[in-house]
Amino acid sequence: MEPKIIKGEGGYVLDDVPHFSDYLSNLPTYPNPLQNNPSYSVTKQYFVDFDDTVVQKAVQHKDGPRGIHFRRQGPRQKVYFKPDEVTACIVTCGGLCPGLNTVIRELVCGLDYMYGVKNILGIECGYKGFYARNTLPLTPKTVDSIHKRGGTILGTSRGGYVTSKIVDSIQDRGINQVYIIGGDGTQKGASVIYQEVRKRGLKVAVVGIPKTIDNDIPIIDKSFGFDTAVEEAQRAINAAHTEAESVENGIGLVKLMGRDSGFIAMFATLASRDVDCCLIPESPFYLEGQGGLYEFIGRRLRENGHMVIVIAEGAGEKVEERDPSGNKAFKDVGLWLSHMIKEHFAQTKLNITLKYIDPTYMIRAVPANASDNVYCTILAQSAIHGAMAGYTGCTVGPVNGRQCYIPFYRIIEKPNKVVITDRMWARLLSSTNQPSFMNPPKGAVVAGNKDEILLSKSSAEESNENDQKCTPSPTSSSILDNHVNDQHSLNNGSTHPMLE
Ligand SMILES: Nc1ncnc2c1ncn2[C@@H]1O[C@H](COP(=O)(O)OP(=O)(O)OP(=O)(O)O)[C@@H](O)[C@H]1O
Ligand SMILES: O=P(O)(O)OC[C@H]1O[C@](O)(CO)[C@@H](O)[C@@H]1O
Ligand SMILES: [Mg+2]
Repeated sequence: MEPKIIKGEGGYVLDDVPHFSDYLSNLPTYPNPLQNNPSYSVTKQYFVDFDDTVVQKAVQHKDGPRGIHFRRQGPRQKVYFKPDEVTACIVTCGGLCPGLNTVIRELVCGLDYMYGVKNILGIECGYKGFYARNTLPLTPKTVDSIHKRGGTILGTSRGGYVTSKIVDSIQDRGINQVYIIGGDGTQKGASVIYQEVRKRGLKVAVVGIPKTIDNDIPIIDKSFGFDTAVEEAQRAINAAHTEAESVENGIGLVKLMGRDSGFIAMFATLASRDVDCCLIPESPFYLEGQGGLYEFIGRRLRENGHMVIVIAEGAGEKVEERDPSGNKAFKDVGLWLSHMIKEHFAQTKLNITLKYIDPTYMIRAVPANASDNVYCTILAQSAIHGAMAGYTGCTVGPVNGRQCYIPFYRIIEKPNKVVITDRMWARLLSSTNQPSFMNPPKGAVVAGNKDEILLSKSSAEESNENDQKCTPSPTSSSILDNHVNDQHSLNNGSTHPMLE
């Protein structure tokens, strides 16, 4: 689908989202029922002006162009559905994330309480549920307390995506609003569903709600569940710290989620202050020699008598296999690192005790915290307002603290990653005072550098073998080149998504 770009004065660009009127003519419209709702009718500003948009980059130069904008979310005066005409469905896909049940709850309650929509179906077990399962009727009563539980009451899955079968099912069931909650893979699937719906000329709104505990979805400030995950990670870090400081030369090692993006590890480290070293996929690291991890561990133990290391699952990446959606599945980098550290210090006079904690699934399975619950409510209501107003082919999410409708293609074009040349990573390095690993000595094996394989096998013998395979040392700039990205969101000090 062609991007819908609208240009204005002073270098203003609106990266707009599709609307029914782009491909269906003469559709009837109706006054928004919220106009008669006592909660809303008193607040005239509650309705969003058609021309309201939100700038992507909050920091602007005096003479620079106004830049890219996204359409602001919110209720419109006109809607494209009568309440009793709507059959909405909700599906959750990909991995678990705190807040999934809250989004489901708020979609159901929002559709019913704001727009009088009663016909709402839950699709069970992700995309394949469209064609392989029955649907679950959802009402405000049945979802009333689900936000207090982790997981998703609908179930989820990876793989099983077949566009034609999914859209056939949408058509057969008379569904005309599809709310799709999931990560980057899910949003790619949603984009294809939207295209197929449009090709078939259906009046069906397809709206995505971005879910990713890893915070790897671009454009939006941050994803729901992320704050909860960072908070929950503190419990594991605290335990690692307690274990480490209770023994002589204690090391606590904690593995956190983050396949390609180290946001959870970075923010959990910054939040904790007990972490001495944070290792993320975006920042290759090395063990041996000057400026390496072993040297740093030795120094910290001599200075403090204990230390805590946080490592993201994708740090030092070595793909073991693929999951049913085609995502990378890693060997356990935490186990590998524990093993390497123990082996190394066994050959020195420093007698260490290392405790390894892997809390990953415990973190993912908890219910959302208070702030994420509020965020989930805003996302769900934004999605509903958009679909009712005839917008489609888009994801909702906060940009510079304001909720927007963002076209699918912008959400799926590339993942959000920590930029190690950006301020936030510098802040972390200043907070932990850990090595930057930017200047590996000649011959050092750099974990996470795509050209080298460090984590190929799990046994010490095999790892040693790899250590000896010394390839030319990458320069610090080549490490950087691999990882410089268009950073935004949590790294640019953007405002909080709650602002809306
Ligand atoms: N390129 C794609 N086109 C169509 N469907 C896709 C695509 N990538 C993934 N999907 C489907 O989207 C669903 C979820 O994808 P995936 O398992 O990658 O999780 P995700 O949404 O990225 O969430 P997570 O953050 O947990 O990884 C799966 O059913 C998968 O088959
Ligand atoms: O075991 P699963 O369900 O594939 O999930 C693991 C993956 O899910 C994520 O949490 C993303 O949802 C990644 O960090 C992790 O690699
Ligand atoms: Mg994903």
